Amino acid sequence: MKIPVLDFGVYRHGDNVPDEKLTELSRGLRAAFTEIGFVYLRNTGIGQEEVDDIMEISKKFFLLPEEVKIPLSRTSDTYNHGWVALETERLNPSRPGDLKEAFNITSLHPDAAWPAEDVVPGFRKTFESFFMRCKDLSLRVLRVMALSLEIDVDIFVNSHKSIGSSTNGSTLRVLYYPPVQRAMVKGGQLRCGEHSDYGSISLVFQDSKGGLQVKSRSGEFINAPAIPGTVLINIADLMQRWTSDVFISAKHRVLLPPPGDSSTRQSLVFFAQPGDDVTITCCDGSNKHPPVKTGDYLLERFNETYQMQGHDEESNLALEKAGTRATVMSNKRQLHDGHKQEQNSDKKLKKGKD
Ligand SMILES: O=C(O)CCC(=O)C(=O)O
Ligand SMILES: [Fe+2]
Repeated sequence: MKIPVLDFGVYRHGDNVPDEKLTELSRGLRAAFTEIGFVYLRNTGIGQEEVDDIMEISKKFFLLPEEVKIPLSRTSDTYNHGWVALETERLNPSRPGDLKEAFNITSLHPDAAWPAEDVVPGFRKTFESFFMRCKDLSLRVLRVMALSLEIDVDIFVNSHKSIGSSTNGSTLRVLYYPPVQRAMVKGGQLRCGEHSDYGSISLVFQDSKGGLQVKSRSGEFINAPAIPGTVLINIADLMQRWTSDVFISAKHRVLLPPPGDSSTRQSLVFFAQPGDDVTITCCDGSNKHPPVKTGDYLLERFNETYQMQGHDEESNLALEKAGTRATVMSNKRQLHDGHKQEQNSDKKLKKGKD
């Protein structure tokens, strides 16, 4: 099984593309999202040079000394915005901390801290503008997705219009995976533990090395290489729920490089989410999952993550093997909403969702 590559060119320009022109695209999208949960789109309007530029600027940031990055650290009261140090997050809580660093941009709130302009020239401007480019593409993809399900074509779009405001948790995250020193690697440690994403859809951009792997329905991991000029898009957990499990939120991971390979890796992910006050009801009218307010759903996910902390490694792994929802949920909360990192207190967690 391979992840399909679709041409998004028909919807590259302008918002007023008639639905009938999107039929072929919507069929392709539906097949991809029901069969594997991932798709590559080419001709989205986001060019490879744009992605290369942003990777270059972000690398300058990641290579700064820690004392410059520490004051920019993400805290639970800053809209999940900021720097996340190496091994701080565990996308799969049954594993040691992921061997990656990240910088999150959760909203374009004026109080959010950014690297100083003279330290990393162009960082803020480039990221703010890329955030909006990702919002724009997400809204288009969401429209085609609704079309493919033959439901109200604006249902997803209207729920995501607040992206970029403080009432919406959508996040642009840039990731840096430093060279791996095998002697230092802990048992079971990965660059990015297997997990499913939390929100609606995620837009993934990898550097030329690729490295992402996606779990197929049959349970095997398949490679999702970098394909220049494309955007890799995947369904996340809330969208799976919204679509009554028609669209699949597939697990994915990044393994360690082979021994002796001391290369770095970079990626960018835009996690699109509905506004916090949006109530998600199964879009087919069924009761497969009860209606839930996005903000409450986030909190519930957080609480489950918190409870999971009480489990020892062995029982957590057993639950993971059994494929329990709680474990999947805990993975998600921990990484993408950042409402909990290991060291967070209960109090911090409770006020984590703004
Ligand atoms: O680094 C990547 O390619 C993927 C990262 C990822 O899946 C995530 O942050 O959710
Ligand atoms: Fe992910």
